[in-house]
Amino acid sequence: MMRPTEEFTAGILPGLDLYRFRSSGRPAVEDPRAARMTAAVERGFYEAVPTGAALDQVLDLDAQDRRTYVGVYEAGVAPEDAEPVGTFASFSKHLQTGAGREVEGFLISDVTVRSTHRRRGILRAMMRAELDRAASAGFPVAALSASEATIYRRFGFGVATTRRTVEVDSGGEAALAGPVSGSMRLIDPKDLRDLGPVLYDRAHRQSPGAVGRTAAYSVIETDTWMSKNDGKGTGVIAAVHYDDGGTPRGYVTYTFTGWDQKIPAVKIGVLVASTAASYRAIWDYLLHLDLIRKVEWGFASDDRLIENLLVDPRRVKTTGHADQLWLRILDVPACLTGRPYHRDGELVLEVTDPLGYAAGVWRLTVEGGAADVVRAAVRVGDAETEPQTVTADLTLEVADLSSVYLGGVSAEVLRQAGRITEHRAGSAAELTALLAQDRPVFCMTGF
Ligand SMILES: CC(=O)SCCNC(=O)CCNC(=O)[C@H](O)C(C)(C)COP(=O)(O)OP(=O)(O)OC[C@H]1O[C@@H](n2cnc3c(N)ncnc32)[C@H](O)[C@@H]1OP(=O)(O)O
Repeated sequence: MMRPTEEFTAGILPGLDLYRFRSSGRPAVEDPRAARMTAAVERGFYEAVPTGAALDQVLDLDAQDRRTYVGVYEAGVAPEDAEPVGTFASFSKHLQTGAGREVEGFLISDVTVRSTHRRRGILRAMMRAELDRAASAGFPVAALSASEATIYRRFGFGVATTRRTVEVDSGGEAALAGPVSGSMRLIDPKDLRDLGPVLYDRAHRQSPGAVGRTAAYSVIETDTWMSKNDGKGTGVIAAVHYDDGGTPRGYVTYTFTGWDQKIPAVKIGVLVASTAASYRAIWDYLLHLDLIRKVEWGFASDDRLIENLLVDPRRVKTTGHADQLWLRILDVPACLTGRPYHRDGELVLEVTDPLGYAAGVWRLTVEGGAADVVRAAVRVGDAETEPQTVTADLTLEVADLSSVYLGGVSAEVLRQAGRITEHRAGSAAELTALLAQDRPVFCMTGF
């Protein structure tokens, strides 16, 4: 796949230039352009701007992800000398599409526009430039997690996975419904440096919707984030689950929320389980911590797995709900052929796309678990000049195709919501069934 290169576009908007460059991983003193980019991103999210070793760590992590930065600058300034007024980062990670299959995702992050320059089209200019680049480089799909739910649909993104915040009452005897096996061992969080990525890799391959983790996790779960307490740690506790044969299968990091809280609680940071037994054992451990009466987690799946773990499902309270992974299909055939299917079927989909990449009438034929996707001829004007006239079963926007693509969102639900138009009765339900996965669709990371 083609890789990004350094570029400059003068006058991307009146009075504004665009620079694109690859993160170097060099310290700030050697790479002031990247340092100023990082500062602008942090300011854009109202965060303190890191300096010194904390800034160098961010630059290093960005380089590990092989991030490409895009900055929009006041015309004529050099990116070494001034902060950009618009920021945008992209990098490539695998997106799991089910049954161990994956496609390469164009991941987007760090999108900000300076408060003095908002609503002049800077985001639109950066997004268009970068989606064009991703599409021509052959990325089948772009992905992001959004700060606000009303920004990205206009660019063709739809919500493909969700997550929720839960509080689990662990007071008294919180019994698990299923068997618990193996053992838990406390470790120094730093010892997750090697083990964490291995177990995450195993877990994420089983989860349609999971994306490769950013390098930031290597400092989050090891509690070595320099921006927090100079990397000396913030009290993260780490425990690893070993199966009965002594093989590590999962881990959890958590923090105690403090004795000043009315109900003593721990908050989960990262929970990774590569087997169902490991997930159960980790929850059994958390629910039986002495003195602790509540377990909080902001990254729980929506499938009621936690409720079903417990004899008493009412111990689980959902306190928040959020869209997590937003997808934007750029290449319809590559996406639809790049995932597994568990039944046969055929549907003709008319896809509309405000930016054009996915627009067309597509015939999706699934046989024996494999899809064939061809652009179908459409009736344009005189039928005699169009030998093959095709009537679509469904018309849908690319944002909605992107939502239903992994099977975590039902096309039938989107039809009922008035987002998908059915031309043949029952075809939205057929699409739902065709795209169904054998496992819950969930993205277990943020980026
Ligand atoms: C993947 C991520 O990084 S998510 C993080 C996004 N960043 C943030 O939330 C940080 C704070 N916000 C910002 O920095 C800016 O407001 C941004 C980046 C969200 C928008 O940047 P702008 O340059 O103002 O957007 P731009 O002028 O290009 O607007 C493009 C379109 O999006 C719309 N839009 C922009 N911001 C928002 C918003 N916050 N909510 C809803 N719509 C929005 C505009 O109305 C415009 O619509 P239209 O062209 O369809 O009429």
